[in-house]
Amino acid sequence: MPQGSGDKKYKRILLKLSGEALTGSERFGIDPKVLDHMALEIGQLVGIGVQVGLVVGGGNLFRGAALQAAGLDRVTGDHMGMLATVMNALALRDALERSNIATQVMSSIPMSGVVDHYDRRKAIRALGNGDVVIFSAGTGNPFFTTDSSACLRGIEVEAELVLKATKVDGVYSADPFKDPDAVKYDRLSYDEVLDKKLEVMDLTAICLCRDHNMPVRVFEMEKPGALLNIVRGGQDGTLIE
Ligand SMILES: Nc1ncnc2c1ncn2[C@@H]1O[C@H](COP(=O)(O)OP(=O)(O)OP(=O)(O)O)[C@@H](O)[C@H]1O
Ligand SMILES: O=c1ccn([C@@H]2O[C@H](COP(=O)(O)O)[C@@H](O)[C@H]2O)c(=O)[nH]1
Repeated sequence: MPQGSGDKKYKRILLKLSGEALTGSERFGIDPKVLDHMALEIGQLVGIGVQVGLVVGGGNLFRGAALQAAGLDRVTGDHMGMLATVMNALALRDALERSNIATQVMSSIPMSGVVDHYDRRKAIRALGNGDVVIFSAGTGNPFFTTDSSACLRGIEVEAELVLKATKVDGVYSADPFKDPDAVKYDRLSYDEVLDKKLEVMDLTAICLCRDHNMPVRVFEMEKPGALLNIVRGGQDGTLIE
């Protein structure tokens, strides 16, 4: 693959990976094949000089809302969800480093001896040096999701685009898994997503991006080459701006 700056549209991106997607063909937890696939796709970006910040969800392990529905205290459940994202971040770092991609994990919740505490200036420096930086433990606060932490960190580190990798190939008029007649959008404004209450991404995250002019592209992670195509200016998925 050609190296250099001429073949990419974005210099720095924030990629949000679905935690649920990590389960792959396993019944619970993390499928190593999915991790390896993600590492391969991310490695292609690093290979053309794109600076990559990552946020991975925790839906394969714990979600606060689901734990609350099962009887746990909501804040305790959200803490468990945030810790789940740290476990996923460690697994992802392992896969990236096995592919010789220098990677740092930062956590919004201090976890001395396990991962570094989040520090914006250190993160920007590491990205500038070409390291992949995984931002874990969400925002550090309950009642949020990793969609919001991805947009927050993306804005903080001055990424040019937030990419939400998911199981569907874009934003539809309704959840395509539930409504076979759902129609895909190529482009949407933030206000259209909010007004139509399109649930592909949490609405707090969309508001944050709207207020800070951060474009978001929703695309299908399993589609080979889609990620690389997007950073080169391709139109896969749906652009929200
Ligand atoms: N209007 C819509 N367009 C597309 N997908 C939608 C829509 N409404 C709901 N969805 C659903 O949202 C899902 C995307 O959420 P996804 O599981 O990727 O994110 P998440 O819940 O943030 O991730 P995690 O697994 O990390 O918690 C899609 O798989 C799809 O089923
Ligand atoms: O800022 C945050 C981010 C996440 N959480 C909790 O973690 C889980 C897992 O994240 P997903 O985005 O759902 O994958 C989430 O459901 C919350 O319970 C949080 O509290 N604060």
